[in-house]
Amino acid sequence: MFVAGTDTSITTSEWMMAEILSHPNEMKKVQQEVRSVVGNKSKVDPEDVPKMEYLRCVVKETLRLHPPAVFIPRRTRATASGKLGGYDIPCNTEVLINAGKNQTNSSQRGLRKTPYIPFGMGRRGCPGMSFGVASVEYVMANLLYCFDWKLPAGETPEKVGMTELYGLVVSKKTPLHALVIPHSSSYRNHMYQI
Ligand code: HEM
Repeated sequence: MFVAGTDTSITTSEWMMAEILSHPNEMKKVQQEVRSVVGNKSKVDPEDVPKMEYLRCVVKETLRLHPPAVFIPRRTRATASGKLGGYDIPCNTEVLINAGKNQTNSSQRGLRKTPYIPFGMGRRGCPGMSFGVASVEYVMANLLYCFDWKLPAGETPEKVGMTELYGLVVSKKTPLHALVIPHSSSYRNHMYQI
């Protein structure tokens, strides 16, 4: 439960930051939205987040490209066997559905057939979906509101490492390095008060 609820959201936040650091235009667009919604407050309030539509799209796209729980386990029916993609699937067998491969299969994209299953599906689908999405959106909105993010000297957007490391969740193989610059004057005032 702890892994299901924490590692998934944290990993998604890290992938999202890696993606927007490697796509500076997207960083600008999503940050502008966050800052225009929040205005001059010292931090993002939870009720600001539903107004951030572009942020939601970026979170969704991150989950499409980098679903943290990539293998979805299912047991086939006790009595019915079948064929799938040329393979014989016996009855009463544990199979793993590769959510990541299905979501990014370019031969299916454009035909509107690509499944989107970062939270699994059906009765066994993730019960923490709404909470997971809300947590990532809230954390990312605050990080984008309070700070400007830059790559360290010598690193370029094209070179941000996107190699995956398979474990309980699929995380970034190389840690993300970024320079953090406090943004708003209201934020600085807030920090000095602590
Ligand atoms: C970005 C965040 C999250 C992602 C991508 C995610 C993804 C998933 C996936 C793919 C499954 C397997 C679903 C299936 O078999 O069809 C799952 C199961 C589960 N998740 Fe999440 N999850 C997230 C956040 C959370 C949170 C915040 C909680 C709880 C607070 C949570 C609790 C669970 C539990 C208990 C299961 C097992 C359900 C079962 O086996 O019946 N998840 N999650």
